[in-house]
Amino acid sequence: MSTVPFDPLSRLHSQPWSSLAGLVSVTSEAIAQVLAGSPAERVLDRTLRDHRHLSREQRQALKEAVFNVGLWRRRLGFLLGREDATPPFLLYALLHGLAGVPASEAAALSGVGEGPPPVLTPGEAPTLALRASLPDWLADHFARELGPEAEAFCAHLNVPGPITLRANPLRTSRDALAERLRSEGVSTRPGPWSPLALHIEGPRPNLYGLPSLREGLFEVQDEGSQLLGLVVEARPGETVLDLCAGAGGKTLLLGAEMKDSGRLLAYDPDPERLDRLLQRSARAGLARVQVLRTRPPAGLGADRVLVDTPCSELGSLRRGPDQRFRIQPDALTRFPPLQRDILSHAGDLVRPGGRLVYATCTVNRAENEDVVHAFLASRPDFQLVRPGAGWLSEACIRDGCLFVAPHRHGTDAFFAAVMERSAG
Ligand SMILES: C[S@@+](CC[C@H](N)C(=O)[O-])C[C@H]1O[C@@H](n2cnc3c(N)ncnc32)[C@H](O)[C@@H]1O
Repeated sequence: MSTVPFDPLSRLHSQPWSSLAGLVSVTSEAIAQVLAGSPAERVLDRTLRDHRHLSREQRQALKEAVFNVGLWRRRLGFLLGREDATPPFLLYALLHGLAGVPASEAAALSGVGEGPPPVLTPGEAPTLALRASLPDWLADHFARELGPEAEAFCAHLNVPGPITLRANPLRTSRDALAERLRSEGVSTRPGPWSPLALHIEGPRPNLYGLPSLREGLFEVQDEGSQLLGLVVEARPGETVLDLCAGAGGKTLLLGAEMKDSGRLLAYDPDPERLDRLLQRSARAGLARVQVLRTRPPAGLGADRVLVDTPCSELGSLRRGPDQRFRIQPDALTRFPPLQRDILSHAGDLVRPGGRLVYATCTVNRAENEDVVHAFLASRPDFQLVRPGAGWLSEACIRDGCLFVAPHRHGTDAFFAAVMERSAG
């Protein structure tokens, strides 16, 4: 990990803020909706649909204003000396206090009115919650979980993650995909952890317009999420169960690893997600995925079972700038009973000698290590094994489990425990 402190504000200095000129009421209205609890992504979509005449720079400036006031609201409240400031004042504090726009220009762009611009509190915010703009309970939680690394972790939650692709090995290789994308005008670089990962360089392209996507050459998938599928180490000809398959992010990877042979079973209680999984499988060239609409019965005897369990999702907070203010503190305690139940059931589905992978996208020992240790205590026939032996970097291992996080690996945060059932 670099010893140079990471500055999540530096990207704010290069945004086209002057393009906010003339957009005071549109911007204030959108920010007000986000502060009232509407997801920023949806507010922005709606606002841009209602104002189709905006230029590219105006759209970009509007997006940055809405996302960043949504994200930095607590730190902006500290700068203004009040938590209940109105959108124009919050935008002023963002532009002048965090993005370095001169006071008079920031005042005009944000619409704080005539007269002397607001005075901002000087100096550094005194708490992690204010510096990183997090609810107090969440900052306290990260401090407990990550100790001296909490500051760096939280700083990395405050910038958008990279756009990462996963090559579909059924259709191409990572190198061939990079070449193909270059011919389509998209520049990429290989990810350091997953052998299938390519990070997009430069501004976000319209991926959905690319023929290579329509041809199923890749999926959009965070590099850490790719690792969760890869540590299952599914092999051709095996019986593999994805027990919390959702719309198939990991199922598609498992199927490609199996070279579309053997039995790949996907269960999820949400039928719409399973429908999406089937559509995505067809595009990816997987003919053999079998969707299960009811919970698989004990005694299935699978070679490998992946449990990508529902969780508090604290590891992917950088994907939604305002998500942190919509999660409730009970997110920390709500999931373990369900997780224990799903993992206990999963243990009955693995054949002797088979492999069980328990995974989350959160940073919460109560949902990660504690669930795994309770399972191992109740099932002495299972043992923890090192994830990705022979191919996964030691830098991705913590206490015998996979743990990756934005400040260390540039990925969203993920946890996985790999367990094997004894053969006898
Ligand atoms: C983290 S998401 C899975 C994401 C998916 N594996 C992917 O890569 O796209 C967790 C999934 O667990 C499902 N789920 C909820 N309760 C469940 C249960 N009791 N048994 C199995 N899956 C469950 C949810 O519907 C959700 O799709």
